[in-house]
Amino acid sequence: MGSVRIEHLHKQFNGITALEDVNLEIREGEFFALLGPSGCGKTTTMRCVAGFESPTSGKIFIGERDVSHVPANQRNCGMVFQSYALFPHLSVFENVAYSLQVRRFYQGGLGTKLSVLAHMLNRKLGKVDKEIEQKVRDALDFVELGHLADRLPGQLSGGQQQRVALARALIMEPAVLLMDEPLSNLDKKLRNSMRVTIRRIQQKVGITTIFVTHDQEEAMSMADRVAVMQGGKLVQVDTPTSLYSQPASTFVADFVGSSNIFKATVKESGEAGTVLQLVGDGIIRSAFSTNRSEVDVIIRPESIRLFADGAQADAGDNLLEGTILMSTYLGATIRYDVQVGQLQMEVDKTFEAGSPVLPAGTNVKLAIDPNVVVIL
Ligand SMILES: Nc1ncnc2c1ncn2[C@@H]1O[C@H](COP(=O)(O)OP(=O)(O)OP(=O)(O)O)[C@@H](O)[C@H]1O
Repeated sequence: MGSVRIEHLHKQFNGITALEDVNLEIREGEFFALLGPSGCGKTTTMRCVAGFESPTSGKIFIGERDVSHVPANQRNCGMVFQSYALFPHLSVFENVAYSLQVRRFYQGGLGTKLSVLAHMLNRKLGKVDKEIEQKVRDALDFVELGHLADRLPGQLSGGQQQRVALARALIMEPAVLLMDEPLSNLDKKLRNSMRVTIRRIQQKVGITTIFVTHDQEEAMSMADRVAVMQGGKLVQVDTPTSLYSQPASTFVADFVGSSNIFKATVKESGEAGTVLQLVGDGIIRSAFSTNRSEVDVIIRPESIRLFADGAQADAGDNLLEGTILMSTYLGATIRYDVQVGQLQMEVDKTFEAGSPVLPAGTNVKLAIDPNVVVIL
């Protein structure tokens, strides 16, 4: 098992800067997600760790070993790709056995080489090295595919193919598992169940894992920590809950979930919090303090309470009045777009069976706890 340390990593492609001063420390056994929009440098970071790209400058350590100039096949990284990259003409069993056989071939003496070759040539006769056979069976049982060992990849679902790819990576007992958008080819339902499967397997093996995705829900639901990237730089590295509740910038706030983001002028700020004049309209209080005069303010839609009846706001809450512009039924929640003075706010309310969805035009009150008014 290995931790991964990236120090001052820069990468340029023909004058294009793909990575700029990336510094990361990924702990042993951690499930770490690289998250960001297309082109932000996630895959390049992972390819530098794998050894498929050489850094323009900077260092990469796996455990205490400086692997910056070590060839990919000697870094002990397992890879799982979006495209599965299985051999279509080999069975599930043979796909998983293949890398072990190749390694034994290269590491062995002449006798071992001849024996591995004989086993590989005779695979149609079912002859496989006994030790390899046991390892493959164990790996397939681990990803719950033991019963499909004889199938070809084309006879499996996308999720099953990805589990074969995972077994093939894990059987090599790598120090680090690198996964590049492994769920992107799957439909939404399967993606959700594969998230659970991958996380469960990763925790069982305890392997350090770097997971590249552009899907914030995927990163936030699976990872111990997430690094958000923008334009080749890391913009925030944190736990999912901290990223969500304390985003470092409007970019992060927007990327990791829907937000109401407003510009505001600080009227006063101190230990008791801050009074803000929202640009557009209204005064609002935040529990946080700032020493700046112009700030961005974030309020998550689900942290606003909305009511049309005589319900009371809690003492100390900000209380705003508005009119519903649009109601959208989303299943578990209802999204209300509310006009508040010159501002528009999104409010998410949990759907309760029997309670009506309030129609457009309804006058409502919004109660906002100062603790959820985050100043950037
Ligand atoms: N081999 C290459 N040659 C030239 N430019 C490249 C090469 N690989 C990546 N880039 C550029 O480097 C930047 C980062 O690319 P990278 O693939 O790391 O982004 P990404 O965040 O993984 O995006 P995506 O989610 O679309 O895969 C992009 O501007 C990309 O065009």
